[in-house]
Amino acid sequence: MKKTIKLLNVSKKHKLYTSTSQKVKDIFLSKSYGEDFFALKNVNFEAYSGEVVGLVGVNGAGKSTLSNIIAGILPETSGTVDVTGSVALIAIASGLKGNLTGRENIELKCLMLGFTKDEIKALEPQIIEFAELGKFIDQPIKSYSTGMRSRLGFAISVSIDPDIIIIDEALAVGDKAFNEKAFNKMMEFKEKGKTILFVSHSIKLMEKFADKILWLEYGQVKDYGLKDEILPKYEEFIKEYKKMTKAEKEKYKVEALKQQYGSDMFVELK
Ligand SMILES: Nc1ncnc2c1ncn2[C@@H]1O[C@H](COP(=O)(O)OP(=O)(O)OP(=O)(O)O)[C@@H](O)[C@H]1O
Repeated sequence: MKKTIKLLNVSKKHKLYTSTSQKVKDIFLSKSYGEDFFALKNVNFEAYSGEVVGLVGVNGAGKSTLSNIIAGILPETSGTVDVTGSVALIAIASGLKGNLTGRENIELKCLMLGFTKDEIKALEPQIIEFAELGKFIDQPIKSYSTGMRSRLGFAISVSIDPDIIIIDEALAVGDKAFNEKAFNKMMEFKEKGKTILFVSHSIKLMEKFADKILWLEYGQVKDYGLKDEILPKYEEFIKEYKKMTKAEKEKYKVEALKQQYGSDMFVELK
């Protein structure tokens, strides 16, 4: 199997500001204002062709940040991101323009990906058919439901035949029949040796779909390995986590962040 994704010590740092003036000062003055916040900290991760990797973790774990970095949408702050092949990211809000029709969005997205007008004309019917949008394809997509947008985004992404496909919760909004069709398509991709990253809060979907599980916790890799080894541990954790009160969850987060930053650093940041 060919290695398609290799991340070495990848971090993503954001600045957290308590006011707009702090942000303005940070831009114009050399002194640094605001606090550093790591959405990802020293993440190491590899994936191979033909693998479906499920990305799990509670809200704020860094799943979308990691997906966007692998897709090349978000730059990493430090570390090395090595991605071999073309990547398609399917997320609920991914890059479709509300004022344009479904058809125009297909054309725009394909043009941006470097397809010629003739290639787009040839792809268009299969995208429209897969998205099941019928006559709505010539309506502005701001009139679409979330499910319709998600179907269109999914149909475009699979039709361009990427080497790596990242699905970020996009299948959580479709109807059952479409989801089934989407899963079959994903399985077809897996057979063809593509790499699939799959972000979801659903244990059931992970059970059905993933080969491996990457468990993120507040920006760091908590565990990574074969589904049968990692998923039961994650399921156990989530059961307990869901029982926690808001205060207990906050305490859990602080402990995790303390480990991430080191206790001294964490006190200073607070
Ligand atoms: N632009 C930003 N500025 C500051 N913090 C950010 C920014 N983008 C993300 N974050 C923070 O980074 C952390 C990771 O966010 P991310 O969206 O990657 O998590 P997630 O695991 O995808 O969460 P969810 O399951 O809720 O979608 C969160 O604490 C989030 O608030």
